[in-house]
Amino acid sequence: MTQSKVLILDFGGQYNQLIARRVRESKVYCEIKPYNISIEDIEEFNPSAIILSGGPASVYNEGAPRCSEEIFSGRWPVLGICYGMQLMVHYLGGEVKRASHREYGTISMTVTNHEGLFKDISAETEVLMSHSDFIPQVPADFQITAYSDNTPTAAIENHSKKLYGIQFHPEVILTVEGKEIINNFLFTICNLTADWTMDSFIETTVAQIKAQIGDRKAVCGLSGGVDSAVAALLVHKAIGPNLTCIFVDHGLLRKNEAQEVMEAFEGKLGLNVIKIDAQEQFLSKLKGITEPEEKRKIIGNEFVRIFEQGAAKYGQGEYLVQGTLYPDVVESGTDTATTIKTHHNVGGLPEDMTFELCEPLRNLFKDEVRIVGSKLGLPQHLVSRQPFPGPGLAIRIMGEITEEKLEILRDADAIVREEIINYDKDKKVWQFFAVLPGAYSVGVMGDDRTYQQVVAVRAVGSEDGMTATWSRLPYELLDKISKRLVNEVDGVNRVVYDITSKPPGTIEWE
Ligand SMILES: Nc1ncnc2c1ncn2[C@@H]1O[C@H](COP(=O)(O)OP(=O)(O)OP(=O)(O)O)[C@@H](O)[C@H]1O
Ligand SMILES: O=c1[nH]c(=O)c2[nH+]cn([C@@H]3O[C@H](COP(=O)(O)O)[C@@H](O)[C@H]3O)c2[nH]1
Ligand SMILES: NC(=O)CC[C@H](N)C(=O)O
Ligand SMILES: [Mg+2]
Repeated sequence: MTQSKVLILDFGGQYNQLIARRVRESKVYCEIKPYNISIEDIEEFNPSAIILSGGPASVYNEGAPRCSEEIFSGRWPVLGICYGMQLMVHYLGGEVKRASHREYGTISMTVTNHEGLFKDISAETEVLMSHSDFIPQVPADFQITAYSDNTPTAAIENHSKKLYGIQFHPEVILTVEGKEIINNFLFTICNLTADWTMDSFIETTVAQIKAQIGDRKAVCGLSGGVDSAVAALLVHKAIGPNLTCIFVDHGLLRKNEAQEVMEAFEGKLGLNVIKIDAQEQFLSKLKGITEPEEKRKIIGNEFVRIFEQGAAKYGQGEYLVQGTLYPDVVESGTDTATTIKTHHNVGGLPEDMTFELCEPLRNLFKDEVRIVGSKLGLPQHLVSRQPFPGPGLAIRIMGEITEEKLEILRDADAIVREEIINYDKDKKVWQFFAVLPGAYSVGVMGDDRTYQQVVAVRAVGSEDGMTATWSRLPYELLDKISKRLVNEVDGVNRVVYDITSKPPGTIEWE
């Protein structure tokens, strides 16, 4: 039986990741591809259904993103969301125009047809609208199935060709029955099977790795984080002792981290793990470098050079296994998404690298990886370990990296983490750490003037790192952290708390 697969075409909407998450939560596999994917590539992907995302453009403008018109021929069931619906209307002979009022926020929508997309949906249902264009004229053979005060065509369909369009965003939780509407598309309309489970992922992935690597050898970059640990376990399941894991101490790790990682992994879980000390190599390459993207690229480069040395010494690995996740790929920039930051393991790889990559988690979100980790027997404290970026403290020190700044940051970070771990017993805070913004301030300590570094405390809540909200930590906790930082860390005389969410900020400062 072939697996149900949904293709999501990306027109640049803010919530595209959420569309994919919702579909996968319903246990249907999906991938996001750029809007201009060719029909041949679509045929190769062989989707059971296609979803068109929203996007900032207007279809009637020159240069607006367009997909192949063949998508609307009836060969595949299609759900167009916002821009996606407007494009469908534009292609099939309807009309799209700028509305006199922009509509952004939740509204009450009236459903007029309760078959198909709106099966068992309330007659009046709350949905999120985010648009300034509307559809005064639907194409021939289309019916309007929902409307609101402001939007006469909130949903349309051509039932016989299985073409559906909705103006609202079903993927956000603000659309109260959004999940049910997506499920109606997947299961009532497209008859898909809910066959995407982490058990099936493990089974098919291990088989794919066996086919890819065969009896050749591989090295895995093991960081101690959940992603690379899970990648290593999957590859180990497939090729056994032909896998060597390399943990690199690049001098940018947190306090005691190298020791803790080796204690957790050396001789455990059946993995063969070695540590390579490369502090000097990294720090000398980073000397004098202040630009964040430059730092990231240098680090990505050095990682690979170390893996090559390790492979030569310990097993001539032809493959490099990395714990790359879907968000790493998307945030590093794709055809449709701009580069926010080059993740060292994606855009930061050197061009002359000879390894072939094996990245079994490349299409997964973090929470999916954690489920896979639990199923593979990874201990719970490693499954729930908070993310730590591969470039380490280098991207938490603004400006040039020096031994002195690293030492200050390690001590500060250890205090921030200790205090928040003690307070946050039920693990509501997703990630927390200290940052050295590179600012100096004047203070008074013991009646003397000081001129020292500022430490910023960062703590956020998140599901998958794609969006994040700054954590509302209690004042008492912030007060305790501030006092400890200034009293216990030499060279620090001021503490600030970062109250920026993502977007518009990012979690890390660089
Ligand atoms: N110190 C390191 N030594 C070896 N490989 C590393 C190191 N740091 C990062 N990597 C490699 O880069 C990949 C990406 O790093 P990233 O931090 O995203 O993942 P992770 O460390 O496995 O998990 P987490 O995101 O939870 O920290 C890792 O999966 C791993 O393959
Ligand atoms: O392995 C990594 N290599 C990187 O280059 C990198 N940059 C950010 N991060 C982690 O990703 C999540 C989102 O971070 P940002 O909001 O800063 O983009 C957060 O959890 C960050 O810690 C990285 N992880
Ligand atoms: N969110 C969207 O997809 C917006 C689509 C289109 N640009 C509009 O404003 O109507
Ligand atoms: Mg990490």
